[in-house]
Amino acid sequence: MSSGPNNRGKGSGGVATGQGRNGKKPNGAANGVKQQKQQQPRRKTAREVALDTLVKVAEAGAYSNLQLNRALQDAQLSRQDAGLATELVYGTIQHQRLLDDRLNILVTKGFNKLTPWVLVLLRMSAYQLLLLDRIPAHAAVNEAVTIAKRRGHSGISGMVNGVLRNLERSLSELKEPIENANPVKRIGITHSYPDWLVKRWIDSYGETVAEQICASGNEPPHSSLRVNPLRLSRDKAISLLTDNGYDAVASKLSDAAVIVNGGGNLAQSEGYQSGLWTLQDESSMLVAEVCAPAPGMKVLDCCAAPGGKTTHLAELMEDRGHVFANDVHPHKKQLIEEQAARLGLNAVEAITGDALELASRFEPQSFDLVLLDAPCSGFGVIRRKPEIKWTKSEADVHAIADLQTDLLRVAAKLVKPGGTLVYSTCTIEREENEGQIEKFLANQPAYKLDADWSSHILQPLKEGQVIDESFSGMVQLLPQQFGSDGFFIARLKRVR
Ligand SMILES: C[S@@+](CC[C@H](N)C(=O)[O-])C[C@H]1O[C@@H](n2cnc3c(N)ncnc32)[C@H](O)[C@@H]1O
Repeated sequence: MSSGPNNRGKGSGGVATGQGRNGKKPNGAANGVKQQKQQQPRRKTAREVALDTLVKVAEAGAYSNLQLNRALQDAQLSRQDAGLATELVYGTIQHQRLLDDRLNILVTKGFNKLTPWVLVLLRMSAYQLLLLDRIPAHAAVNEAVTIAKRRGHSGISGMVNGVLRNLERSLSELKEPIENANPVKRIGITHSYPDWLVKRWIDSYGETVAEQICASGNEPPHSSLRVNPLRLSRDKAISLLTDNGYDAVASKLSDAAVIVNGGGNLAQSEGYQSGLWTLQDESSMLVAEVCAPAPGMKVLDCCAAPGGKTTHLAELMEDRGHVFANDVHPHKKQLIEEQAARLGLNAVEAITGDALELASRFEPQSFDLVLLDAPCSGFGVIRRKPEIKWTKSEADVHAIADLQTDLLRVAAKLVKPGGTLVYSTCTIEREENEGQIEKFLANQPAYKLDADWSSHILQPLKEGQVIDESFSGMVQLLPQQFGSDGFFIARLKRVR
């Protein structure tokens, strides 16, 4: 198994080795040929990799996780430096509002006048000073000034030095808890969320739970995998992982899940590549379990790419039956096919099309089970994509909710009488979740909520106080409850 994300085995990475064609070191003087010194390109430091990634996220709207992975692969940092770069990228985006609030007092000419990379450098350095105890303040400031000197003129490095030295001097005062009589502002600045989002969560969940949601969104996500039951048991997977240096424990939430720490990049593990497991969040795994498909069923996954839930459905069906896995983007068909092939699943058929048109593509009322894992605002996965706090708006939530309503109406046409429709999202917005189901039930008398979930799913949800006796067939998991992604799942039965 691979030892880590940075163990890419590239050796010299194309850099000249100094070997002659005959395998001997060339001796310039003896050959009578003057040797030019090879100029090695300077390797980027962890902070430079983080800074470049943050600038791309801020300027080009790149996703932090994808951009960081690419940058880490290019930079070939040590494992420790890759860890620091990762911490700086996520921490700076996660705490942006608090950092800006603190910097605002010190940047006298105003943020608008700063070049984008300078603002990002100040934020990244303020994150180290205010929130990372393990980095000495002088190291954070000196590194920032060195970068500023390399990239800008002396005026810029002087300004960076001045702002950060002032910040360093006022640290104890600036680390004081935020006082604000307005809970939206207090929570919004303390945990760095926009006011509109905090307000929605206070309205939906109350002030205490809203604050827990916000705090939990700034925690690092769990690493978890789903064991392929067609290949091995969960116990076997845990011992295999443990033997290979991972710290692996069974999930409390899902029967298929293993929580994994340490030991390196799971996507490069042999077990992943040979189809023993799939990388997936525990909450996300509950979706296929709630679907409870049986071998031989005809199943439709309306919005399926990259195929996490499709392949789970096929595994639970023992690869018998037919799972149509649809996605609107043609290039994503291959992603689903690759996942099915990796896991050795033949029951999956990937197709391309707008899910709004599926009712004209397939016979009405012809599926035993339809899953609509809908496109959504994604606020349940803020820990993995913190930039969505700053890029999404309330108007985006309304727009995606309108699409979900239309998608649900189409999906409903395809379920057989007696069949099942499961609706899920990775968000915690009531408008996209409970609100969507209430609206659906009001317009679809052939459907009712189905609370007949397997006890292995319900038990941990009860123990974790996610559901109580009033459970009606839908669940909203919040990130602070199990440390897993925020997810909503509703199971509906077509009664006629
Ligand atoms: C939440 S993701 C699905 C994740 C997937 N179920 C899994 O578990 O791997 C939503 C997917 O819906 C797709 N999508 C968005 N709009 C769609 C539409 N109108 N029709 C079909 N697919 C759509 C997106 O391309 C995206 O891959």
